[in-house]
This record gives sequence, C-alpha cells and structure tokens, in this order.
Amino acid sequence: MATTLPPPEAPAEAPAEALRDAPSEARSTVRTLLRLWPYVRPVRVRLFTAAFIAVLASCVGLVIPLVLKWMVDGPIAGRDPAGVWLGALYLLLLGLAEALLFGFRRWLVARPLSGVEAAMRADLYRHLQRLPIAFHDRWPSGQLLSRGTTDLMLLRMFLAFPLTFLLVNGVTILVGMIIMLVQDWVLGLVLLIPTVPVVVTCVIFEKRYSRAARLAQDQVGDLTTVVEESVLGIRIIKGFGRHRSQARAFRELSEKLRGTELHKARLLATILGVIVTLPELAIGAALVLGTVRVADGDLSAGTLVAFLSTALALRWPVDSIGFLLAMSQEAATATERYFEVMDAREEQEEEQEEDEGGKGDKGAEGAGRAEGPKETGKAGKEKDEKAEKDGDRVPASVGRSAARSVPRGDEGLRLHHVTFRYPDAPADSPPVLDRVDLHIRPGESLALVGATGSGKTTLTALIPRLYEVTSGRITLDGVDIRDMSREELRSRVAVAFEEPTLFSATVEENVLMGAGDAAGRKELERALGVAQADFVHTLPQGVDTQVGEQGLSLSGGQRQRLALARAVVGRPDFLVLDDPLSALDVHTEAAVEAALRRVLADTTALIVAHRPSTVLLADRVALLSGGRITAVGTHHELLRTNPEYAHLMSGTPAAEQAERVEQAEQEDIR
Ligand SMILES: Nc1ncnc2c1ncn2[C@@H]1O[C@H](COP(=O)(O)OP(=O)(O)OP(=O)(O)O)[C@@H](O)[C@H]1O
Repeated sequence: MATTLPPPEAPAEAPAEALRDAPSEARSTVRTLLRLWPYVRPVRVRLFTAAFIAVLASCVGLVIPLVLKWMVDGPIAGRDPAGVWLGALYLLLLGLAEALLFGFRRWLVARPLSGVEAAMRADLYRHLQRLPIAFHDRWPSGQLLSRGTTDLMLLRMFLAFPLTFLLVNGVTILVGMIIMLVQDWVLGLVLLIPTVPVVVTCVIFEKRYSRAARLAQDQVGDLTTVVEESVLGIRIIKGFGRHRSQARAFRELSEKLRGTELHKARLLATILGVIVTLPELAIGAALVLGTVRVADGDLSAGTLVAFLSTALALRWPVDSIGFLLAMSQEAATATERYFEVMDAREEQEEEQEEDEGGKGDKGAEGAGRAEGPKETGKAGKEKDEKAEKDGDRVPASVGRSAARSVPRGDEGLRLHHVTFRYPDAPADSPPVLDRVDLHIRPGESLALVGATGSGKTTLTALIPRLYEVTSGRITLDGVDIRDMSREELRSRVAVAFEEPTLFSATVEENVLMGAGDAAGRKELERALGVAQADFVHTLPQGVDTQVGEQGLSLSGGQRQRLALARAVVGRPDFLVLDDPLSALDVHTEAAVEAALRRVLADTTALIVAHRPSTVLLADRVALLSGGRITAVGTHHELLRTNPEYAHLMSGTPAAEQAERVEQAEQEDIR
C-alpha cells in the first residue's frame, strides 16, 4: 500500500553520512563478529568439524618437509633409489590427503553457510516489515538494500573462508614454528624476528581498514539509492531531460566509492608489503646462515632442507593474514551495518515498552478490547434500534466492538486533543497537528479539507498507527487504538492512499491483501464492483493478470481503483481514504463516487478531499488549518460561512471570499 507521505527531509545522499557516525570508533572486531553467533549456532558442529579438518590438512602439509628431510639425509645421501621412490610415494599420498581434506572441508561448509545467509536475509526482511514508518522515513532504501545483499554476501564469505583460515593459518604457523625451533632453534629465532613489526603493522592496519571498509560499504548504499531512485523515477528523468545531471550525480558518487576502494587497496598493499617482505628477508637470512652452518658441518643438509621447506610452507599462511584481516574487517563492518537495522525497535516492542512504562491518560477505557462479529445492513440496523431502546448504549453495527458496550459519546472515531510532531522534526518546531479534536460518528463520513501541507495525510496516517501521536489519543468506539493489537487495529481500519502502490502480483492477490485469509473470489468481485474496477476482466488473464512493477502497467486511475478495491474488500469498520479519486477522469469518478456512496453508507469514514465532488460524498466536512480543526459543518454551510474553505473549494482569492461571506451574512440578517 502506498504512502503519500512526502520523502524525508534529508536528501538521499546525506543519511549515509549521518549513519556513519553511528558506530563507535572503539569497535571491537571480535565483539562485533560474535553477534553472528545465534545464526552460526545451528551449523556450529559442521563449522567446527570443517575447521578441525582444515587444521588437519594444513598439518599434513607440514609433514611433507619432514619426509623431505628423511629423503635427503637417508635414501638420497645413501644413493638408494628404492628409498627415493618410497619417499616420492609418501609425498604423493600426503599431497593427496591434504587435497582431499581441504575438498571435504569445503563440502562441509558450503550448504550450511548459504543457509545462514538465507536465515539472516529472511530475518532482515521480516524485521524491515515490522519497523515503524518513522524508521523508513529516516533510512534511504539503498542503504537497506545494500545491507540485505552486499553485506550478507560478505558475511557468508567471511564464515566460509577467513573465519576458518585465520584459525587454520594461526595453528599452522604455530605448529610450523615449533617444528622449525625443534629442528634448529637458532634459525628458528631468525624467522621469529619479523613477528614484532608484522603484529604492529596488523594492529595499525586493522583500525584504518575498518574505517575505510565502513565508508565504502555506506557509499555502496548511497549508490544503490541513486540507482533505485533513477529506475523508479525514469519517467521524470526522461520527461525533464535530466539524464545528464542524474548521470553526473551517479558518476560523482561512484568516483567517491572508487577513491575509497583505492584507499583500501593502498592499505592492503602496505600491509601485504610488510607481511610478505619481512618474512622473506628472514628466510633469506636463515638460508645464508644455514648454508654457512652446513658448510661448517654444524647442521645436516637434510635439516636445512626440512627447515627451509617448512618456512616456505608457512609462506601462504603468513602472506594471507593481510587479506584475511581485510575480509574480517569488512565482515565486522557488514555485521555492524546489519545489526544497526536489526537493533531498531519493532512496533510491537515499542508498544510493550510503553505498556511497561504506562501510557498516561488512556487509563481504564482501553481495558476491554473491542471484539465480536461485524454487522452491517438490515439485521444490524434492527439491533441498533433495539440497543438504542434498551438504554444509553451505542448501536451494535458500530463495528467489531459491538460485543462490548461503548459509553455514549465515545462511539465512532474520535481524536482527543491529538498533537503530532514528526519524530525527526526539531524539538522547537511547531507540531504538524496541534490539539486536534475530531469526532466521526458511527456510519458517518467526514471529509478532511485543508491547504496543501496542512497535515491531512499526516492525520490519516495516525489512525492505522503508521505514526504514534505525540500527545492526546485516538479512540475507535471508545477504545484507545494503542490498546488494540496492530492486527486488530488494521483489520478494523482500511486505508487507501493517494499514490496507489501495487505489488508484483496478480490483481486478485493485490486486492485480497486488504482482507483476511478466508476472503475469496466472492469478496474480490464485490470489491471490484464497488471500486468500479471491472476493467480487470478485460486484462489478458483477468484477475490473474500480473500487475505492479514486474507486470502489466496500469493507468493512474486503474491503479487507484484497485487500491480502493483493496481498501473496501475487508469490509472495514473504519475507512480512511486519502484523496482516493484524484487520478480518475470525470466519468469514472462519477461511477466510483456512486459506488463509494454505497460503501460509505455502512462505514465510518474519513476522506481527505481536495475537490468539491469528493467532499460531497461525505456527510460533514472538517477544515484543517494551522495544525488545528478550525471549522466543522456541511459543505454548503462552510462554503457560506468560512472564507478559507470557500477559497480552497473554489479557488477564488480568500479576501474576495471573505467579502462574499460578509455580504451573505448581512443579507441573512436583513
Ligand atoms: N515523514 C515526514 N517527516 C517530517 N515531516 C513531514 C513528513 N511527512 C510530511 N511532513 C511535513 O508535515 C507537513 C504536513 O504534510 P502532509 O503530507 O500531512 O500535508 P497534506 O495536508 O496531506 O498535504 P497535501 O494536500 O499536499 O497532500 C508538511 O509540512 C510536511 O513537510
């Protein structure tokens, strides 16, 4: 369902900068990565087994130099060809075992890790659906998209590769160093000398690379936002010939990203330079020293060969540390970005917190939850009359709250002193809605009229709790909407917004989205009839035609009629329509109006209206001005008595209208 709320104040480019401030400088990579544990837990056995097998494979690789030593000092020195062949066979078997073990490791982790990625992605999507609209106002969609795609891919790669190999290579280096020290401790110490500068470089690198990785991943998010906006707004871009400026904006962002990636590459090159060069120099020094000692007879040639082979076998584990650290940093950044979204509180959680803290003036009114079957039509009317005779109670057809009695005066939809300021608005800015009182009686329809930007859409968004009121309360048949579960509230209140969004699904699926699971073709046909959307039967596959982004393109009016059908299909007790007829031609508008009139007869409705034809659908009109309801009455009353309203409806300048109203009043007096 579309929201007509304007885009957030901050431009799409800015939020990533703001979001970048979020993580603390002193982030611990390990602590951040540990947050992945709940997702990794189910596959831990396989992951640990795979790591153990990789360590084993690596250690098998380290046995090869020992076989070489045996060959050099034994069969080769003794000129024994059979021994050499036996040694070669050992080497072949060891190599084969190493390869098989590494292959087995890969097989062990591939499937469970794609499962981890899928589970994290599913959780992210589920969470995004439950986050309040205020969250989505703040976050550019590209930032969310990049978290659900690139970041999760980085995490899968981290779990499959660096996580295991940091451990495997660590163990391999340790075992290798022990072997070398045991073989010859002097040469071993020579190889240990570069450890200190390498560790220092790694620590410095980790900090710098972490900042660069964060920046790059956020810039990918910005870039995704621009691409997404350009694709969605392609008509505007083409219509206004803005493709060059759009391409320029894209180029600038991608240049920024390129700069960051180059910075990352430079950092990586520096650490690789240090990590590769220093150990190579140490190996060179060990080779010279070892050769001198072999020549002096202090060391056997076989020991030197074994020593150098072990040192060379450790080259990859040491060389790879740089880029394993880089991948781990990227994974830590991806984890941080993932949990920035996952840590945002869902609507339900906010509610629970409010419940625990108490909700001020709501009190006992909300204690009984409205429930019970909805009754409309004749049977309902008869019950209403009986109920009215029985006493001071509200008619049963009021809605699903019929099962409980509603104190007189509270029935229908009421706004009690509602004040609202957008969550991200500055604290000293005036509220969009300021102590608004409004009462729509059961079965009544009220049109909400106001100048553009006066807060009409904002007010309609408060009823299904897309936003929470800042103060005051909204009641449905006397029950505070905060005392209802979201499901209950949204089953009682249906909304259709000015910009009708259709999903990539069939017409039927799009419309039935507005009803419970039990709704079927009968309800669908009824809703299509009400919304005058019979055109769907002429579509290639009728109601089974795919529409929305990936399907057939529909006209604005057709989309609006489907959105209207979606709003009425669930026979809601309360209908909130935000200028539902704005995209219809005169004939269709007349037809939809006639149908809507029938719906409105049974429903309590709030309709945002800009045109007299829409206003006339409603029983009464409320004028929203300066954040307050300044007048309530029938269309004709307000036309006569309220210059602002008359101006809004007729387009005549307000001063002229005021004059006309004054004249009319004087004539009335005479
Ligand atoms: N998500 C938001 N965050 C911050 N301010 C917002 C947001 N949405 C709307 N506003 C501001 O709230 C005010 C009221 O906007 P709203 O969309 O409710 O007006 P409206 O009466 O429906 O206008 P229109 O008739 O043009 O649709 C405007 O000043 C707008 O800039």
